[in-house]
Amino acid sequence: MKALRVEADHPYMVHIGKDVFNLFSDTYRELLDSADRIVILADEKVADLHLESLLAHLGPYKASVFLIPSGEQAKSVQTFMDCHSFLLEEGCSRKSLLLAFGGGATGDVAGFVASTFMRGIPYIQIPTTILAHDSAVGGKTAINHELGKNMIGTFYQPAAVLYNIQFLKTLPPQEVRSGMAEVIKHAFISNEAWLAELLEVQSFNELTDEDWMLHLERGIAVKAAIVEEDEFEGGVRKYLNFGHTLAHAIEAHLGYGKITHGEAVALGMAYALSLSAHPRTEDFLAWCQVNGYPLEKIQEISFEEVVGYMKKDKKSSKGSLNFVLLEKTGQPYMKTIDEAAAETAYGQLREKIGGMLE
Ligand SMILES: NC(=O)c1ccc[n+]([C@@H]2O[C@H](COP(=O)([O-])OP(=O)(O)OC[C@H]3O[C@@H](n4cnc5c(N)ncnc54)[C@H](O)[C@@H]3O)[C@@H](O)[C@H]2O)c1
Ligand SMILES: O=C(O)C(=O)C[C@@H](O)[C@H](O)[C@H](O)COP(=O)(O)O
Ligand SMILES: [Zn+2]
Repeated sequence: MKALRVEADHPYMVHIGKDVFNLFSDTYRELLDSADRIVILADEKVADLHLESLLAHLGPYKASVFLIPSGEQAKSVQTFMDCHSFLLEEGCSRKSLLLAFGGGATGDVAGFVASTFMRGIPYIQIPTTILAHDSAVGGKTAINHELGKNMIGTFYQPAAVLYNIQFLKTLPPQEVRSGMAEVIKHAFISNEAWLAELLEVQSFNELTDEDWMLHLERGIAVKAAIVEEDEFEGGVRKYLNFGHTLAHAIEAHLGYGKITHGEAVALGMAYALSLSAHPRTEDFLAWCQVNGYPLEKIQEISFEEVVGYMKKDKKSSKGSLNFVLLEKTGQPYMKTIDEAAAETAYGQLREKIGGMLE
């Protein structure tokens, strides 16, 4: 088992490995003992697959379980309110503890519920996806609004992250691909040697357990270091949004859950790399193609369909178009791009992708 401490306003540990649940009766015994109620907010699909195992590891601790819709559909006002209703009906108090059991969507809504229930109760992130190496760390919680992704939320750090990599074995290929996009994002903003290694990967099936462990640890380390420096996103934390200005616009335009977050981020990174005139742009596009990212979406979606959402991005002010670009790998910076230039670059990317897909 590996562990990493996140020195946020409220410090906590991220534990990664196959045996992290042993910590319930060890490191986290006091936290669980002191809770008057323990509630698991679980993605319904994840519960089908893995709830039994989680409950078995909780041993003597009795937990009530509330199932929430699988994936992105959970990031809604309805689910948020349903969770609050459940907590109230269960007689939860400020001394209750939440466990967020699922991928990033579950973690985001459960974290938001934890941060708002009676103005804040502790929660443990128990992530079950590759992508959640990103989402479970750093304390961004959110639900979506029709007009924009993650528009309603808080910064609220978990009490701990227990990342049991055994659960990753049941992920479908599309979710592996989605998660890998945030892994390569962490490489782009931090380290050329790691990026080169990842760009060599022609199929995610070729990665061993040891490879996954290494990449996930590296990703978490990049994220944790940035969060420690700028927890509330006044500056450098924006770099974790590499690829996200367009990604979030695509997700909102298509309808939440129609494309996975990571696949949208891959398209957004391709655009940001083009805007950066980054020497890895072609390599990245080829990597996306060989690994099955939906590049054709760039062909299908016009600039007009996404520009309004991009102007409402959280990095934006007064309707500006703001992107995280790369001076070079490992050197991100923020740039405001004029609308005409953004449209031209989008057109050029479409042409390039059109040529590749012919
Ligand atoms: N808070 C943050 O810092 C942050 C960072 C990155 C992404 N996010 C958010 O995370 C969300 C995406 O999260 P995600 O990619 O983990 O997807 P997800 O939570 O939407 O889950 C995707 C699908 O995988 C299924 N699933 C989850 N774990 C599984 C497992 N072990 N085996 C089989 N199926 C499993 C789910 O039921 C769902 O159908 C987006 O809403 C994104 O905005 C947040
Ligand atoms: O933790 C961060 O900061 C990130 O930007 C990580 C992103 O991968 C993640 O998708 C995040 O939820 C985006 O945040 P938002 O503020 O752009 O909604
Ligand atoms: Zn993301």
